[in-house]
Amino acid sequence: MVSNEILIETRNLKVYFQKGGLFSKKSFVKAVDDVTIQIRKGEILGLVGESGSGKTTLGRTTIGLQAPTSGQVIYYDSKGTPHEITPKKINKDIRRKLQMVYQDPFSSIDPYMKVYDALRQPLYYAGVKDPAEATEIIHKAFDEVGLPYDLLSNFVFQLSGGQRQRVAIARALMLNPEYLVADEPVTMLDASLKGLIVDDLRKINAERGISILFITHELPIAKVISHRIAIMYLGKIVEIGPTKKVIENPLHPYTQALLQAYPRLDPSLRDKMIKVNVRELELVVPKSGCRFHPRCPFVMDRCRAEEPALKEVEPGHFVACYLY
Ligand SMILES: Nc1ncnc2c1ncn2[C@@H]1O[C@H](COP(=O)(O)OP(=O)(O)OP(=O)(O)O)[C@@H](O)[C@H]1O
Repeated sequence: MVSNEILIETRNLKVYFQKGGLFSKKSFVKAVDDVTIQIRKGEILGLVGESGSGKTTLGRTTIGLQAPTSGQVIYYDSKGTPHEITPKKINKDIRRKLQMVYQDPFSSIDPYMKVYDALRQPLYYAGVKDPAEATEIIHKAFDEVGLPYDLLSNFVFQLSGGQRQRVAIARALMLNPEYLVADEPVTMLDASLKGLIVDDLRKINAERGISILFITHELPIAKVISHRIAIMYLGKIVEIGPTKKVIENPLHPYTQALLQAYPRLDPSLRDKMIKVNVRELELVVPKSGCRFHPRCPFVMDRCRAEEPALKEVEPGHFVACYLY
């Protein structure tokens, strides 16, 4: 059940990375550029956009793995008390409640460890010193993701891709999180496995009420798993709303272009689609105006001059576009 209570909020969040060095001109990559979003308790928010749009950076910043350049990330505890999240300010208890599952679990789990040890270690650091208690927690997490206990004695590298991703999810679950950033967790898996892992995450969300930021570049996957969808383009959220509304009534030309890549998602939309080749042009933030304007077939003078803010067009459905 999605509650109206907010669990994680970003307020005018900016994360800029410096490019260039001693001998070249310095510039900034505005990976996240003034993002204000709320993730509610029990909600799955799909975060969709092309590669380089800032999804991973936004996700990492919401769990305190990346420092904001400006703005804030706020976590609300069970009493509704706000806590600011930054790599320096986050305390150990909150740290445990905010977990991440990566696209490639090999990047986060040592392949030469026994599966049991890979799970035991984070539990130990989280204060679970008793081996019997640790085993019980690990078994419970394995039950939830449908893995047999005998895999615990294998090395991580012996696991299949799907098993590895499930171990990564089990590892995040063991710590009893309230919030999970799932960063393209099914991108590297084949189609049949994708569905199974998505089902696991949905079940975990429904049964445990864990909020999930589900990062993906594939709208069809966001459609099946998310309660709401946020569309990110070059560091900005350009559209956000309930999944049905975003998919059936896409407002932003960029969302329409993304949907165009999946005509089967809703064939009735095909005639409405605009023609934008989303892969053709280099993704560069223009000096002024809406950052999508160089690719937008509906561009107007105003779009070149000032950046549109998110506007509520129908209940809960916001878009940053002067067409509305
Ligand atoms: N640590 C870093 N240092 C410098 N630039 C970075 C860093 N992390 C990300 N970037 C840049 O920030 C931008 C956004 O990257 P990010 O990985 O957040 O996007 P993404 O939407 O998750 O893309 P992908 O799906 O390819 O991971 C990119 O231009 C990337 O090169």
